[in-house]
Amino acid sequence: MSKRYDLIIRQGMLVCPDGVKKADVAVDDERIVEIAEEISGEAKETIDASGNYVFPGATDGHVHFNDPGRTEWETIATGSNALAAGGGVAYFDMPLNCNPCTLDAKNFNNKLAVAQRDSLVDYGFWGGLTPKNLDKLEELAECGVVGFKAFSCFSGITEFERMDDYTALVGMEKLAKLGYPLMVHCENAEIVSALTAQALANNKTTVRDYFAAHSPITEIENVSRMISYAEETGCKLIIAHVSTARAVELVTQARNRGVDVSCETIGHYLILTDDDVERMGTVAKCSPPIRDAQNQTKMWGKLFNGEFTFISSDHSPCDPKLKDGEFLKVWGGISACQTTLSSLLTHGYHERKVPLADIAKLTAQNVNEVFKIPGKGKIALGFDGDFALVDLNQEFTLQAEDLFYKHKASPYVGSTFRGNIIQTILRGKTIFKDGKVVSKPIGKHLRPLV
Ligand SMILES: NC(=O)NC(NC(N)=O)C(=O)[O-]
Ligand SMILES: [Zn+2]
Ligand SMILES: [Zn+2]
Repeated sequence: MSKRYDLIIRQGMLVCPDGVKKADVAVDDERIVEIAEEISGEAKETIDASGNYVFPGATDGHVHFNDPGRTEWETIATGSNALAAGGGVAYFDMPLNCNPCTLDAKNFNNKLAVAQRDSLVDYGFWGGLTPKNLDKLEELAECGVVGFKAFSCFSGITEFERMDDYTALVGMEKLAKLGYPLMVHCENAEIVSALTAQALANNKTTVRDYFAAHSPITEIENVSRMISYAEETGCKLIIAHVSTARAVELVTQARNRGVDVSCETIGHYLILTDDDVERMGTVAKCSPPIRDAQNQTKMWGKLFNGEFTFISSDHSPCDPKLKDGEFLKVWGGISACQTTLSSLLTHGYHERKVPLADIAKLTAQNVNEVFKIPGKGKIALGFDGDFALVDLNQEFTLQAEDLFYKHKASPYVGSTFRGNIIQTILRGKTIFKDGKVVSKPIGKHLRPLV
């Protein structure tokens, strides 16, 4: 008797770690159980994917859904819906800008309760590291955080204090012992705050003034210093949203001499330039800022060299009122968690011939491997049945009303993409199809195997 599976996706172009192949894939009890040119068994549900590509569902390693506490900016419900619309099946939520921040077990559990109720897709949580919670790292580790996040400079949120040098050194010593990675937002606090104060005092608040206050050296200097602490302590270090090719070079050199350091970049550093930001205005303000076209070209070179470990969205929305004003003064953060995969297909695959298997690694596999999340991130036997079905040649122009974010604002509204996500499947269940969320929240908590 032939087998009866929960789901078979037939004749799609599967984007597997070793390349793209036309095959059937079967899911039973949430996991991938068979991959073959033609699967003979039957299934409760069959999807004909002929003509389409089947990617592993994406995991976004860096989002700010701001829930609980700043739900007027975004929520776990709206953020996770947006993620699914972009082919996402999981995210790791930052310890800020929720309120209270995730700095101890109590507030971890508060957030967990919201996600258990509201998250469409699977979720992991970052814990924070600040001068105030060096004694809470162990309890956060026990809660199941994926890693710890710290800011070298002002975080934008007064409750989430910046990590001074003492906290960096002692924090990394502690995390090395616990076996957890530290991700750092690297910008030199003294230079950025002095230049910002000076600019404000002189009423210089334009986009170019903002760029000048956050110049490339502020990132490069701080990356190099964080690497020194990691080298000294043996702590696993991940540089957050690296924006300059020179900082990436420092990471690669350190890794080559044996330091456990890697870096994440964000779609917008590969896709937008400083001139775009000037044209678009505050909707495209983030920190570190988006750099010039020359740097961007080098960043693509770094991607081709395999120097980025994973690509996230750094989805950091806010109430639109906080984007209204002089560039230097408004909230820094870009809404982007719905468009990462389509952006990389458009600007990576179609424009620059980045192999699809590399895009799958950067958006799904590597991030789960770095954080030791078992059974997620690739199309392989035993892994979760997580897929993004993509019409690779379908073009669409993003409209504000297509966005599932709480606030329909993003620098990508009006942009034309090539590569449309037509269906997203989480552990064998369709959660998004043809422009609509089609499931209630079914996300579950992802804990690392540390
Ligand atoms: N408080 C934030 O959300 N900050 C974020 N803001 C950005 N990237 O502009 C970040 O990740 O640094
Ligand atoms: Zn940051
Ligand atoms: Zn962020």
